[in-house]
Amino acid sequence: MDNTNIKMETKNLNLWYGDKQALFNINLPVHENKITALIGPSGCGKSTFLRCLNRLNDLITTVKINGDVLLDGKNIYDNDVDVYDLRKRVGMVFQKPNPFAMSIYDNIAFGPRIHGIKDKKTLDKIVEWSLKKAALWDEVKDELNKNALSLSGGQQQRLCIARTIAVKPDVILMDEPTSALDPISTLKIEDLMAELAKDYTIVVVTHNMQQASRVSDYTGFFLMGKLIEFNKTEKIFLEPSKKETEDYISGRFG
Ligand SMILES: Nc1ncnc2c1ncn2[C@@H]1O[C@H](COP(=O)(O)OP(=O)(O)OP(=O)(O)O)[C@@H](O)[C@H]1O
Repeated sequence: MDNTNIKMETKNLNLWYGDKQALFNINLPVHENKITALIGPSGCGKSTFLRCLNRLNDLITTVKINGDVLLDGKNIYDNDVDVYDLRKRVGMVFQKPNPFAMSIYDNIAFGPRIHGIKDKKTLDKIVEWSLKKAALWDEVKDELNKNALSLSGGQQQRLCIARTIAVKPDVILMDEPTSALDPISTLKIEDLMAELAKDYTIVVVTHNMQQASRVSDYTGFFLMGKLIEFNKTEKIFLEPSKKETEDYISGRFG
């Protein structure tokens, strides 16, 4: 498709919730330092798929998975994979901003502290670097001790992005990161995603097709647990090869 490296890849990935199959044989490449958007109608399995990429579905006892999810060529479902380490490498930003009820500073320092960094100067540097990367530093630098819950929704989401990048992941998963935000905060997050893609690989679930076409390099279209089509974003939006994709992007259903 192009010469970029494949950072993650699923191979024949199937997932069941109890008896109900939610993902069917998904083969999807995630290109390094690119933004991959996952689109499709409600309930088609986008979030389920996203959660497979850092094993968040492990927390649901009824879930059964088969197939491979490769990160740098290694199956993350292998027995020898340390899930904490995996989630440090593949971070997640959720739909609703979910800062911890603690200071802005402590939110960002939380992950690095868990991973053993105690030195105050080092933590200070990480906090500043992460907030700058998340385009929030200028707004909060004088009130790092303020409770994070007092920030606006858009600021909270940028804080969550800062918290995710503070542990220096390779991949950032985003599950409808702007759906709870106003249009201005949404555009700020979209700009930020484009900026972050220079250093990180991003996979974003979105209901918003304008967003997918604005921000992403690649798009996967899901329908009823199947990946109907995957391609460069402009191809999906301008010349989809499947009728279902065309119907969806032209607003005929979903
Ligand atoms: N914890 C769960 N237990 C049982 N079934 C689930 C669970 N989570 C999701 N499902 C089912 O799996 C299917 C896919 O859901 P999923 O949330 O992945 O879809 P989605 O495309 O992300 O939807 P939306 O856009 O509405 O968030 C749906 O039929 C849903 O009901």
